[in-house]
Amino acid sequence: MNSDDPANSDGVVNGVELRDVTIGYTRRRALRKRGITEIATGLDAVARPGELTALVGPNGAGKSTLIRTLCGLQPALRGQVLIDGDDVSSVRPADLATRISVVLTERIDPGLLTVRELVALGRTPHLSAGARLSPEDNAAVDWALDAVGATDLASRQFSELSDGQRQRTLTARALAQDPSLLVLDEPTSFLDVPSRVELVDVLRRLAVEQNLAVIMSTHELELALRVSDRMWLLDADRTLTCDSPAALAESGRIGATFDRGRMRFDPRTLVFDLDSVALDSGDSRA
Ligand SMILES: Nc1ncnc2c1ncn2[C@@H]1O[C@H](COP(=O)(O)OP(=O)(O)OP(=O)(O)O)[C@@H](O)[C@H]1O
Repeated sequence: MNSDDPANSDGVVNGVELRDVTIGYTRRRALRKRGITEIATGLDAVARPGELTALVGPNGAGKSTLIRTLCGLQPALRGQVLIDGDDVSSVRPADLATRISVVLTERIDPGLLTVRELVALGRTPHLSAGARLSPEDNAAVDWALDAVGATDLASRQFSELSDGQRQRTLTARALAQDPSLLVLDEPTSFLDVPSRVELVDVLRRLAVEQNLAVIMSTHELELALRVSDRMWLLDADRTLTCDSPAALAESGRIGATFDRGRMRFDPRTLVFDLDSVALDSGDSRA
């Protein structure tokens, strides 16, 4: 963890804090025995309000498992996930829904709902039973649609949208929820290159303007290195390193995790390139 991570006078870190967390799965087996699969242990990290934090790592490292754990969708096997100092496991689900918005990769089928109606569902945690949307709720929906550039989609049926338009809509729904933490699992995966850059730019701007903690997992490593304020690198050994993109790049951890064959990460340019020395000499380091 960075030494500059602030805590208030009570020692509470605003945003998300992982304290010695173990993530993994518990499966019921015959004769009441439980099978426990630990994916990663001893995870420590923070994600602050006002910052975009990018969670990166190779396939199968455990990013989605970590995302689900920090949102309270599955329990940590050990340790604590704290949101503004509160342990996620002890917050009532209804309260958690007003504090954390999640956009997962699973496809959803909302039937005949329009984009606006789907985004309006983001207000549900703030409504009392049976209550209708207030003018403030409608304003929050309008704002969320506008924030992701989806106002012109409002009356379209969600099921008729392209993948990229769906991604924008689901992000708007998460924003309409008015959380203090926004978590997105691979939000750029269906988008073309300009849309990826645009969405990540929107997320970064929202983090600052709304003082939101935004955490997104992504395989867009070069983009994440350029635009994120902080990175969580979960490597193939399931070690989590939390630091600034520049510090991670300079430390060699990015290269150590992602270099393959002749593809080498260049910490000066923050891009992957073919290793010219290896090419010239015919060296085929793998
Ligand atoms: N329900 C489950 N029960 C047991 N193990 C699981 C379960 N879901 C995932 N895993 C395992 O957990 C490990 C991490 O998977 P996870 O999906 O979190 O990785 P990831 O970093 O998100 O991968 P990718 O980049 O490929 O999406 C993998 O070995 C996977 O097989």
